[in-house]
Amino acid sequence: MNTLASPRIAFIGGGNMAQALMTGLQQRAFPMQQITVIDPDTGKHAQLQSALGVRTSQALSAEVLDAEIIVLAVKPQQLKLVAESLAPYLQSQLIISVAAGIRTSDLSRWLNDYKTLIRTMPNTPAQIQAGVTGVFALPGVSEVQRQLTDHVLQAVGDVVWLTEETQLDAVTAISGSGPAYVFLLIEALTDAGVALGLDKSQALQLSIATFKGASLLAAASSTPVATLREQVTSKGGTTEQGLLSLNQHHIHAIMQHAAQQAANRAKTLGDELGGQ
Ligand SMILES: NC(=O)C1=CN([C@@H]2O[C@H](COP(=O)(O)OP(=O)(O)OC[C@H]3O[C@@H](n4cnc5c(N)ncnc54)[C@H](O)[C@@H]3O)[C@@H](O)[C@H]2O)C=CC1
Ligand SMILES: O=C(O)[C@@H]1CCC=N1
Repeated sequence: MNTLASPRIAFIGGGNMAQALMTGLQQRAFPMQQITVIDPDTGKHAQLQSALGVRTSQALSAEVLDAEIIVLAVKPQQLKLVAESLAPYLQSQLIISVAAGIRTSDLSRWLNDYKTLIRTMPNTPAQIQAGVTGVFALPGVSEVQRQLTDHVLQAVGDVVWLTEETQLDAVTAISGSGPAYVFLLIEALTDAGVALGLDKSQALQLSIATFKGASLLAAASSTPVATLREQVTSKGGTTEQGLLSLNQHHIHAIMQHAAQQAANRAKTLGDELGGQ
């Protein structure tokens, strides 16, 4: 088995983010029998096995942790306990954390000064290979392990390598939490459509198709996004009035404040939990 193409991966935590990553890998024909999920919630095991074809385990053991990559996908609040239980099993496995806020210095300490560590911030569109992941690696991570990480994460979307760990709090605020902002905007545009007399299902269809079409156009086009916006905006037309209202309600300031609050929370999560 070529380990660069299909490494053995142990996911500790089999919740929303782990499932999004695994679903994305499954759709790229990743050999799912190479994946083991360790999660004490045994209620999830049957569904993980049947839908994703992965192995499951209730608890850590040398056998389930015999993998090239161990992904830490528990809540930040659970990470210290999980890391301390994991430490005795570590030899040369690459640890990839997806936890918001938790710094590598703290995680490394909880792992008994283990340095083969990568901190990431993925997002849930990974499940349809439309994710984007920010990645920061400690110097102890080898070039081959960096390539392996890049290969696995590229399978589920874009990968952005960062040189400063602090940038991950910004990534968390923009693309980690970002899908939730977009879903909220879709809900809001749908409600606006209903208020204007459309059926709920029609309004939802129009809203989703609009976000999808505009995003795909922005991604596919070399034209600046601002120019794409101007191309929709006829002088004296309808869009001009809609944009005027959004600007009068300070749409830029709203987004700036939302992202700032999310980034602040990433930092305070790191401060509060990392100090343990
Ligand atoms: N949901 C999202 O969109 C994103 C989440 N993240 C990060 O991913 C991590 C997981 O978040 P979600 O998947 O949303 O949470 P979740 O609550 O859906 O999943 C966490 C899983 O961990 C399991 N768990 C609890 N204690 C455990 C233990 N001792 N050992 C093994 N498993 C244990 C739970 O049973 C649960 O299945 C968090 O650190 C979060 O910051 C990162 C990017 C995006
Ligand atoms: O809300 C959270 O804390 C996690 C991190 C980014 C998305 N979900």
